[in-house]
Amino acid sequence: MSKKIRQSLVAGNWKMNGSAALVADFNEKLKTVQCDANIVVCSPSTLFHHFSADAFSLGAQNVSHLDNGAHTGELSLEMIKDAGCSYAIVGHSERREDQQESNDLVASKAKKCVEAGVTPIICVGESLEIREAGNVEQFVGEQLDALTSTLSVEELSKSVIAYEPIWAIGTGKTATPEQAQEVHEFIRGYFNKVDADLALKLPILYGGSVKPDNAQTLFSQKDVDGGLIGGASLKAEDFISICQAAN
Ligand SMILES: O=C(CO)COP(=O)(O)O
Repeated sequence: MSKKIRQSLVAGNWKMNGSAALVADFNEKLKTVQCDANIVVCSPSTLFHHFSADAFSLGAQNVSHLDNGAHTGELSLEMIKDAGCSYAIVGHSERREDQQESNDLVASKAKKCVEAGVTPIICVGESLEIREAGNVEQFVGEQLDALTSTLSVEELSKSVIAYEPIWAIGTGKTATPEQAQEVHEFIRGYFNKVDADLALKLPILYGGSVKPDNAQTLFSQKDVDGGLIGGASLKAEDFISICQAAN
């Protein structure tokens, strides 16, 4: 399988961090960035309107699966699109845990994104407990089952998968390149059983303590097409060097 067939992508997930001042810094510093990878910044929604850069795309960190109406605190696809987003993270492990988002809900959000012309970055990944019990493939496989039973092959081909082992998120404990590759290969193999062309073209990102000094070895793995970056996406210089590692 050739990797070049897939466009690499690096997305920053600012989580509940950031300010208008940080956006201004990103607007300035990313303006002239030279990079082959597509770059996405997923900021808090309060900041969307402060972005002005053309060098990267904007993404939401979550979106509702509902259209509109009496759902206090939720944001619809139309709203995030109106605010300039062309991507949305769905099913981040922090939301799966904090908001009890189920595999089925995540799948319906992803489908809704594709229908609206927004690219979902769909997060999957296991806890340390599941890894130590040797159940990674079963657990991630079930997360993927919900996607393949809800989205068509065509819809999946307009999606991005992010493998984020929960034990590596914000812990400084990165998966080794071999551990990342092993699960990425499993994910690609899973989609290969659904549709070979889909599997060949589907971008699969790695997330979990990616830093400027480990990005390149992770991104050079055969089935790793870029990254979903948390902490290190909050400093423009670090984020730029991670984006450039995906060239
Ligand atoms: O959760 C993540 C991105 O969505 C990863 O976070 P860290 O890069 O801070 O480990």
